[in-house]
Amino acid sequence: MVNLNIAIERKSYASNMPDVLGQLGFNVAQGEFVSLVGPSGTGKSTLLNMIAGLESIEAGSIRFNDQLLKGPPPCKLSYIFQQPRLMPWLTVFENLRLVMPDSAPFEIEKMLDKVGLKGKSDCYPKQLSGGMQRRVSIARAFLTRPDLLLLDEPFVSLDAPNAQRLRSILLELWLEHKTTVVFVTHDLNEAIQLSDRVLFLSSSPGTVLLDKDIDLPRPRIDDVHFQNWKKHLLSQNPGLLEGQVSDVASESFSRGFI
Ligand SMILES: Nc1ncnc2c1ncn2[C@@H]1O[C@H](COP(=O)(O)OP(=O)(O)OP(=O)(O)O)[C@@H](O)[C@H]1O
Repeated sequence: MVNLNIAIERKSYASNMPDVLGQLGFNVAQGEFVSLVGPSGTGKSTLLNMIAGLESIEAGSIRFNDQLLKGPPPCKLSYIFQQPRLMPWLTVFENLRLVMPDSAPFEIEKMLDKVGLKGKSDCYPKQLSGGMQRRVSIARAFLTRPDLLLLDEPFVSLDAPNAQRLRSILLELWLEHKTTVVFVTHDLNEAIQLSDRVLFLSSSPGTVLLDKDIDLPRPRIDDVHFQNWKKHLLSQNPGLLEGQVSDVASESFSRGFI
């Protein structure tokens, strides 16, 4: 397991381009589920890529358990993107085995069972629905037993019941593995429902506007108590969602347990 210390001073993609991230500092404790919510273009994906070692850190630092990040991350890291990024020429089973060549077939089958894909191991990605393909990407991410899991809007553009089912699967696996999670979303309801903490980023360049513990008991249901908690948060912090596409994504969120 890993804890993260983020201390970015600034980030830009080129000297003649504006900064994408401003001063951005926060910690993520071992096993904590932290969401980043912020308007489009505030550098959320850039930050995930920096944590994953895919983007350079020019000013500031990222530490994993006090170890400075220089190059590849010094821990087992999984990254789930908006697109499932499966290998189309490999079956579901082979897509999973690709990341864990030594895993026993029963371990792969067990993981597929956990994400509701029992009996689908011989299918190719194109034979699966979009929601099923994303389940495969979640199974693949957890199969490696990651210390750190990064997710970049993994449930965007799914219909509400599918997105809700995937959130439940993610939460079940997270509770089982206690992986440290950094989750990027535009959907405030999703962030509140899943996270231990939510960081709200300001419009460009990204800095933390508010670092908020979600002190609602789990399982969290989208009920009156949940909505009142959210209303209170927004009334105490006017402008928190300024620049967001909308809170509309939240409204499409289906009711149910996770
Ligand atoms: N490889 C790149 N080269 C140059 N500019 C980039 C690159 N990647 C991202 N950017 C720019 O950096 C800014 C931040 O992008 P980023 O994708 O990190 O934001 P975001 O908060 O994740 O946005 P969204 O919520 O829309 O996904 C944007 O202006 C984007 O155009």
